[in-house]
Amino acid sequence: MEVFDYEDIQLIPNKCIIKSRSDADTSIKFGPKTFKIPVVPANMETVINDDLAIWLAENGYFYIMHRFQPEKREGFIEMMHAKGLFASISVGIKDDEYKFIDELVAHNHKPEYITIDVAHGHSDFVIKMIHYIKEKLPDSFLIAGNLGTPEAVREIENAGADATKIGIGPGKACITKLKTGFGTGGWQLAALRLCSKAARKPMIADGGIRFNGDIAKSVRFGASMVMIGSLLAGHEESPGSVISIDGKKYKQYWGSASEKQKGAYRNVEGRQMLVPYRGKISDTLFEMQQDLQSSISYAGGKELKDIRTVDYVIVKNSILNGD
Ligand SMILES: NC(=O)C1=CN([C@@H]2O[C@H](COP(=O)(O)OP(=O)(O)OC[C@H]3O[C@@H](n4cnc5c(N)ncnc54)[C@H](OP(=O)(O)O)[C@@H]3O)[C@@H](O)[C@H]2O)C=CC1
Ligand SMILES: Nc1nc2c(ncn2[C@@H]2O[C@H](COP(=O)(O)O)[C@@H](O)[C@H]2O)c(=O)[nH]1
Repeated sequence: MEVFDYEDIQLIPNKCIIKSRSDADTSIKFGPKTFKIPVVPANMETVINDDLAIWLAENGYFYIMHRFQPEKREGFIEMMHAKGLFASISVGIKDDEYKFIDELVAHNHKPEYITIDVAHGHSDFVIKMIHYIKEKLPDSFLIAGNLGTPEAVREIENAGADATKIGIGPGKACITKLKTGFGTGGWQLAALRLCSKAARKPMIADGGIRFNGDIAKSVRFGASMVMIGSLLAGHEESPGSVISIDGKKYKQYWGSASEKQKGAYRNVEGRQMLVPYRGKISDTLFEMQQDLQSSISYAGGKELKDIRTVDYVIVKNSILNGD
């Protein structure tokens, strides 16, 4: 088995066939809608909130609202629909979540996208929730995760999920690999490649994105969408206020399984940290789009799918060589 991560891979260019990078099409159809770029901010409390979800949906970007204020989720769906926008929410797998799904059905608040968001998605309890949601809300596009093996992808797809989310432990705020010894941390890109051999439905690569070029690498190894936490948590529009230390600006970022998120030191697999303040999120997303357009041109193509077939080399820890 080839084992590598984002920093170990370089994609090999093909002859360019477009006159300008602006001719490259970065759009992606994911579920019922098409988005400008294959990027989704992580469904974490320090990355997404109502205002940002509205802005993203209005501006052609995908989003997934987090599940950490469960009582607000139905109102959120109603509010997004009242604005003519799509609703995309997260659920867990505990007993109360079944009641929540029943309430959505009873009140006809049907989100366009639902994500089952648990640490270890290859589980009979996730499969039970997939069956329940597919029975009660068959028109919602159902994403399930997180997974890290081809067996898991096969089983979760067969259970009825419309897409899977791949990545156990590669996140910046993650301590799963340290606390449990398990995961795809350190070989996330190779794990994505393995999962793509089994996948018959779209995959979201989740965690470990440190540079914009990692988005193109994720697409090369099978991702339809790339979930990003730390790199998108430091913006003006990100939840929380700006913190200044020694003249430098930061924002808070914490793991969804951190003590801070859970309010108790129980099954903690995440930590909290500061990430550098990065200004407006629109500028970062636009730069990601421009860099992806450039990636498509280096791939010798015109659209995102053309990145999928490029050759690559494994050059261990190559990313900062030459800088
Ligand atoms: N992508 C990643 O690598 C990781 C992401 N996270 C994120 O942290 C948040 C909290 O996750 P999670 O703890 O799953 O949420 P929950 O607290 O909702 O736990 C999910 C359910 O599964 C049960 N469970 C059994 N085994 C496991 C296991 N190994 N890991 C997790 N749950 C298990 C839990 O019971 P009980 O609590 O009693 O065990 C609980 O009932 C989520 O947003 C998740 O995405 C967390 C860790 C890793
Ligand atoms: N192991 C843990 N993983 C976590 C936790 N909270 C979130 N996450 C995962 O990280 C990604 C974001 O990764 P990044 O590298 O872009 O910062 C996120 O989407 C989750 O899958 C956690 O507490 N523990």
